[in-house]
Amino acid sequence: MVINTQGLSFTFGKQQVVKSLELQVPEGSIYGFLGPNGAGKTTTIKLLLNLLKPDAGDIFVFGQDIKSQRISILSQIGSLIEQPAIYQHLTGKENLLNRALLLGVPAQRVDDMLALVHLSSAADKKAGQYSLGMKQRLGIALAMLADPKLLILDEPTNGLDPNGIIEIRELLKKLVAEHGKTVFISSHLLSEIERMATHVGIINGGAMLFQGSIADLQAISKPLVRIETENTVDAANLLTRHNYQLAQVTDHDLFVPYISKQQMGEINALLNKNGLAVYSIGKQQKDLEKLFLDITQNA
Ligand SMILES: Nc1ncnc2c1ncn2[C@@H]1O[C@H](COP(=O)(O)OP(=O)(O)OP(=O)(O)O)[C@@H](O)[C@H]1O
Repeated sequence: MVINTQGLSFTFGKQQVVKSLELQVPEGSIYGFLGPNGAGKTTTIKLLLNLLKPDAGDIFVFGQDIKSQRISILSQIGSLIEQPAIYQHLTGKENLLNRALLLGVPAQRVDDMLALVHLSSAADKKAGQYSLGMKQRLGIALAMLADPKLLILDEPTNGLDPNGIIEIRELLKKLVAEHGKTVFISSHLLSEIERMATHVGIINGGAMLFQGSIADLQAISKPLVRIETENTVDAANLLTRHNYQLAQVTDHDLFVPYISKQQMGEINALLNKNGLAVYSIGKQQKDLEKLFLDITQNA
């Protein structure tokens, strides 16, 4: 595990905002750390980066205890929390050169990083004139300068337009696939995370609700059969009489738990035989966004 925490807890005043978290972030993963606003994501990230001290619990990064190996661990982490620390009056390239000098990184790496985040053509433009998406990419380039093994990013797609989100997503996938990095990324948007993450941790009120692979999460989300019919009430009564379980009935659709293709064929035939026109019928994977709400609301 690249990150492993045990019983990690933190309190602001009287409010416990991180509750006995057991994070498990595998090497080479994109770990999506999900939770609604105020769930404790930023606080957890600050604990991982040793910017806050836990009340209780342990943090191991690369198998080393952060209490005793702080410097060695932090030198292998690149991070982006809230707004990237960018000098607006300097160009993108100057921002990187400045940081490279500070870190003792060869200047050549600056051009490599600009190319990596697709900012080569904007290298000599003032960072203050960059779009939000360009600033976030410059922030990632700054975080990548020292070639860290682990990137920790706090809501890097916040406020970006769809194109900006796609660019960040593709960049992070590339960092994992081609550069062997591990990425820990927080977000409140499951729809966004499910498109790139290999693993997911969902927190609410500082406590972990779910942790596992994206496939584990999808397995919890049971598919349904969606039936669009002319009269959902009659159709619902008919299906109930034939021992079908109903998951949901609306004015235009009804939903039953999906079992098999054959079952869908039988439902279609049954409704047609009884004079109820079926406009459409198909398997519907439960939206992960909905699943996320279910998990957080039931916590
Ligand atoms: N400096 C602080 N002092 C007191 N309480 C704080 C402080 N920072 C955060 N909190 C509280 O801790 C809780 C967790 O906040 P945190 O910022 O970690 O959540 P988050 O999941 O990152 O949310 P968001 O997506 O809104 O950033 C919130 O209730 C917040 O009000």
